[in-house]
Amino acid sequence: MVLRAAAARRVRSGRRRHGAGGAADPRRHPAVAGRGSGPRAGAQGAAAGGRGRALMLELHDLGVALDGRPVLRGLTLSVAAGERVVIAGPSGSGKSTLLRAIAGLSPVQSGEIRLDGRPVQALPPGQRDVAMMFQSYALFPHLSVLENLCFGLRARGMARRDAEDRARAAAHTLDLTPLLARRPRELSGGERQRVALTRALLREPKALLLDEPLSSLDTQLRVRARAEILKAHAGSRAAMLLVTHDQSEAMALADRLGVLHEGRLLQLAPPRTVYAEPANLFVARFLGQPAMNTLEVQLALDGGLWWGDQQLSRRLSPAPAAAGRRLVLGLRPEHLSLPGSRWAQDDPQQATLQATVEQVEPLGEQQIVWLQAGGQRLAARAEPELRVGRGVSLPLRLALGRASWFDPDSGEALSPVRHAGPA
Ligand SMILES: Nc1ncnc2c1ncn2[C@@H]1O[C@H](COP(=O)(O)OP(=O)(O)OP(=O)(O)O)[C@@H](O)[C@H]1O
Repeated sequence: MVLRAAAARRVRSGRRRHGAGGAADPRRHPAVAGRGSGPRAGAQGAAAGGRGRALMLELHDLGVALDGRPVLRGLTLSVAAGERVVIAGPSGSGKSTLLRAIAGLSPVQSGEIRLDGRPVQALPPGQRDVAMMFQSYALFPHLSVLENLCFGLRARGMARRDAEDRARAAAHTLDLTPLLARRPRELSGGERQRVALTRALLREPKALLLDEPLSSLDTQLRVRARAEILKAHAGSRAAMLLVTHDQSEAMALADRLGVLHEGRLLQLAPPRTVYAEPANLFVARFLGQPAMNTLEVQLALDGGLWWGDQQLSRRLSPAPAAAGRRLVLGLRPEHLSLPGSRWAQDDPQQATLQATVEQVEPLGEQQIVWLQAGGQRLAARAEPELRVGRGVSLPLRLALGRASWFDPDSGEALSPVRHAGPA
């Protein structure tokens, strides 16, 4: 209990914490918990999204160690029927291990895994009713697409005719009909992905586990393949848990997005919430390209905000913390704006900082402008038409009202402190 409380404190969930364990009926999603109901909504123990939907997959305080080294630590999360939860994290954070543990392929040292309300830890992989799709897709090379699709159904005892009917119907939905007679080697990477996904869903699993499903596809195809995943999963009751290190994939596919770091789930909330209200500096820097700008600032006793010897604001309202303390100010590149930019944020707490343009990256639909200020590199986003000259010194506007604030020692996000009096 003590350990769990400590873990819950570490994974900040904002003003409102969602605890799966607190629900009167653990099979049901608490009425209000879920999508974006609070800042940094839901971290550890976050209940599934999808109001009122049955919880299909529940992990409680899961601990996995490999070769005596902890890989997953006290991981708690639940996924509702039909919900898509994406877990993003850097290489080695434990993403594949998480899926393998659920599928029964990695030993679990502590905690509990439930599928459709039933503990499954004692069951061998084949009896868990989960479908796992690997990076390699693992199609049988000597079987046709149709035979690959039928394989799982036949293995469960379905008659050939019925299995083929089911497979053909699913193939039709995902535009695979012209490919049914081909072997996997005669398919493109995208087609293989669709076959593997269709095969996984045909078994009507309780949980669909996808490990970096798009990693072998080129950039163009990835965008299309994302849509295919959404289409394939739409209407299915399977709880989908997808892991990736690709953040745009994570943002695009998730009903809720979790960030895993060193085996701990740092935050779990709708993607927009995780991006706009990161629970800590790790999440803030992990999501977003370029990453969030972070400045070490001081909140003076008179309420003024200082960065080194530059005063950014006379008084912030609400104050992000008690006066007199050091803070980390986090601003996304879109919250820094250049003179003349139409993309400037309309923010009543605008601050100005003199900065020098170091580099401009034209990306077509936008440009990223890298600047130097006070010995630090900052990134700003601007519309492609804005003329920005290298080496130019300019007043950079900071939308402080959109800022995130962090404790410089713990890295945890701070909730704003409201002033008692007028601002
Ligand atoms: N069979 C194993 N024995 C010992 N350690 C392992 C084993 N498999 C993985 N690990 C270690 O566990 C940690 C998590 O690995 P995992 O593959 O789950 O990470 P990941 O987030 O999926 O990484 P990637 O994005 O690179 O695939 C890593 O430090 C890895 O070296």
